[in-house]
Amino acid sequence: MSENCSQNCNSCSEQCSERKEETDFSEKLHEMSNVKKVIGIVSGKGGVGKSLVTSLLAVTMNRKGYHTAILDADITGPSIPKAFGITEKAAGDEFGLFPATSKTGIEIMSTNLLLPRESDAVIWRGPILGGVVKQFWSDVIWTDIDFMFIDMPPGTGDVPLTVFQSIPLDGIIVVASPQELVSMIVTKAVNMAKTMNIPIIGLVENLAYFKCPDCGNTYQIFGESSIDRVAAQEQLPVLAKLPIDPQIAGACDKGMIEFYEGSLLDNAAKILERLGGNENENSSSE
Ligand SMILES: Nc1ncnc2c1ncn2[C@@H]1O[C@H](COP(=O)(O)OP(=O)(O)OP(=O)(O)O)[C@@H](O)[C@H]1O
Repeated sequence: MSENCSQNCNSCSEQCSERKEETDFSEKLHEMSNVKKVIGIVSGKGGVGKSLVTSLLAVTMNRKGYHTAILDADITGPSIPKAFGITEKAAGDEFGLFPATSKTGIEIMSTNLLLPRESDAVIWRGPILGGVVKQFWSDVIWTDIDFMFIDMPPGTGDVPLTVFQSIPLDGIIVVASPQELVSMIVTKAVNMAKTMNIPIIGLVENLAYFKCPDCGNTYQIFGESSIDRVAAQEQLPVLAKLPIDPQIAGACDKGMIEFYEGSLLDNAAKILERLGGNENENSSSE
């Protein structure tokens, strides 16, 4: 046994004599659901635009004609329904729960659809939070989804770990601000995915720059970009560098993110289409 043994064989690749049979934490998709590709959107810390990138990816793929869904796994800080202007509550029947459908047809499930009031705080402990995410996978009826995007809770704690172990992710996209990129936070998120053997599709830098509408000059408000260096170091593609754009913030605040005009994530969409490719028939559903 290694002297650094963490007693967790699932996150260790050592073939030592003490190795125990691996536990299968995977959760079964609802039998009436069909989800082809599942992409997790992660960030090292909160507030860097993970929900925004999740929303824009779903919108971009939806515009390209794919049936898309968002599973909002950010249980304690759900911001997806607000960005899409969804105020209705989730409905269900004896078979399961139904996601809400956005104005342009994106299917969404979030704790905000279950709480009596949007402003209610979610005061649940880790295992309950993880349980809710699993139920969003196993108890919700997701009909013919080409791409599901999971807005992960920030960081590398208990709930992201539960998602990594219980939902069959086809890949993750890491979102970071320029400030995070100079710290170890991104590397930690990348390393967590690597440890769990989850493919990393690429990096998105949010809040990368601001283009002044008056003079046209570009300012790197949160510091000089280091995404190219970090991407080279981790051998990952850069999917996008997103500007600070008041129209984005306005669209989120007004629940109109679907109508934000822009093609900021077209490069990411091309990579996702390739990921879908002919493998689309190999559903990740059960
Ligand atoms: N590029 C941007 N330009 C303008 N506003 C932005 C941009 N990115 C994010 N915002 C705004 O910043 C706020 C936080 O973004 P978002 O909710 O996507 O972050 P997050 O990483 O998901 O945070 P948390 O993990 O805490 O939920 C939102 O109000 C969003 O509209």
